[in-house]
Amino acid sequence: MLFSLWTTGASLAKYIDLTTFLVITLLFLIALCVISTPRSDIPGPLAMPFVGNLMFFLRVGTKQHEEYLRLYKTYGDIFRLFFGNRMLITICGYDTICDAFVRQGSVLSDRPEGFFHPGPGYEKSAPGVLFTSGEAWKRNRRFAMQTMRDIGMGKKRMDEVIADEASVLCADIALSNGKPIDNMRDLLGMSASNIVHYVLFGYRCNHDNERFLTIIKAAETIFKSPNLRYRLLPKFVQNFLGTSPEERLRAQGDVSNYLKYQIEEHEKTFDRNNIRDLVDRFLTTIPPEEDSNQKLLRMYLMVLELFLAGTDTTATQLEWTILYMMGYPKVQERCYEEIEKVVGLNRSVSYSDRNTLPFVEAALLEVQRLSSISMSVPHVSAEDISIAGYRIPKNTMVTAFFASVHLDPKLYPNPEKFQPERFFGENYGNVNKKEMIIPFSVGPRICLGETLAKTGLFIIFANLIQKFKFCKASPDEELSFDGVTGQIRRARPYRVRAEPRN
Ligand code: HEM
Repeated sequence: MLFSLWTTGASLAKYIDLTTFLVITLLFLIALCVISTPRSDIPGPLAMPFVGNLMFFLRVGTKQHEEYLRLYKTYGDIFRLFFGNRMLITICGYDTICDAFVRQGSVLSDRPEGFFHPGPGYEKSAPGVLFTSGEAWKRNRRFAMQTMRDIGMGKKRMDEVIADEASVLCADIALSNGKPIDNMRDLLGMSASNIVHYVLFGYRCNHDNERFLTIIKAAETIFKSPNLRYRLLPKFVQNFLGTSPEERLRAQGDVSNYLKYQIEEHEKTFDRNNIRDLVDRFLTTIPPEEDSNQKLLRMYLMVLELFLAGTDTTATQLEWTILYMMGYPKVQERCYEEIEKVVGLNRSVSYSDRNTLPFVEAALLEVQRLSSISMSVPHVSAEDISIAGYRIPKNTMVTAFFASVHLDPKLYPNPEKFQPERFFGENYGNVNKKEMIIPFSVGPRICLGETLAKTGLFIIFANLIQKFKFCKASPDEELSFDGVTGQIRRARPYRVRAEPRN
């Protein structure tokens, strides 16, 4: 193309003088830039020809949360960014997000295509939930939800499984003997992963199980990679912003090897009348004569997605929770006193205690509000729709920025302050406005693991607080509440001391 422009230009130059040629070339280039500058009525930062808001993404790096807050303050409830000439709309504010994802949820619940690459060799795998659209998404979502519900009511209730996991975690933490713990993140990660592991594979793993540690690391690698929407950027930019695509694919390979191992193990003991977990449930739907590679392809995406979506998220939320407890010792003390008074110290805290522990619930909500670990995964409009007074053409990507709700001063006065009391009105005991804390999103695409995650957060947090006082590793250590945003917003690594309460 450039060559033919050049040769055309060269032959033109025979007939016109150099100045005229340069002026025509310049005008041509200007016209090209004007034509290829993406534009829209929807406000947003200046987009450049061809590359859109590439400079914005290069500049933002892992400070995405802070930059989105700035864009929200500048443009209000709706703004757009361009990946090349592809537009991504971000919506903010409780009413606008509910209008788009709930009221118009039936036409705004598809996912953009080509967002997630399942890895070489897996192109033909059956669809999953997280990145799937249409009927396949509805069917798979129902299948996963039903399975989770059945397993949660099986021989051992899910809250009991989580309570067991919490006691293993407490035992691990106790081994530190009140000395600084460097790997709190890993400890929390293993517990969060074990909860999902139980749903998928029917049992928990010991924390020193090599295979288990490999898939936890793999999930972490995938989650540390640049936010999925960056997949729309050129490869070299993705490399610059976080984990390289090669690393991510290697990690996905580790998860798929593990799944293959699980399928083989499950087949040895499979009993149609005793469905233990999601893999068993899958096996009931697959002809037994299929070989294990075909079976793997049928389950691969759904299992991978559930594992990815369910582990690092919960671990990250717990990590923020411990950080805030260290930073706000009075809040931690009040949680402890409430647990001591209501539950006592002779038995563990169970999920059925939650209605009698309003301050613990409020403290957890306040951490979720301030940490705002997630944005929605992008949705795509199946028809032309209207959001915040703007026409959104069919096939446009729309994502929701939940921190805009959580930090809205109209909903939460002095939003940057950590004050669990803000959830109580006149009557202490009633936790108000909790429906406006929406880290799990809203509408038909709401997090499929919301109940599991909330149960896990409550049981693990309450039991940790009952058994330990979390303090800074040393009194002069500075705590940072700035996050690092990849797929989700993680806390900066920290050290902590866990002093046993008795
Ligand atoms: C603190 C923990 C968690 C948070 C903050 C969280 C948050 C989210 C968010 C924001 C979405 C995207 C919603 C949207 O696009 O509008 C999502 C989707 C999803 N989450 Fe979670 N999640 C958590 C834990 C879990 C757990 C434990 C599981 C399952 C085992 C899980 C499974 C999923 C799945 C499968 C989806 C895709 C749903 C769909 O596309 O229909 N999540 N989650």
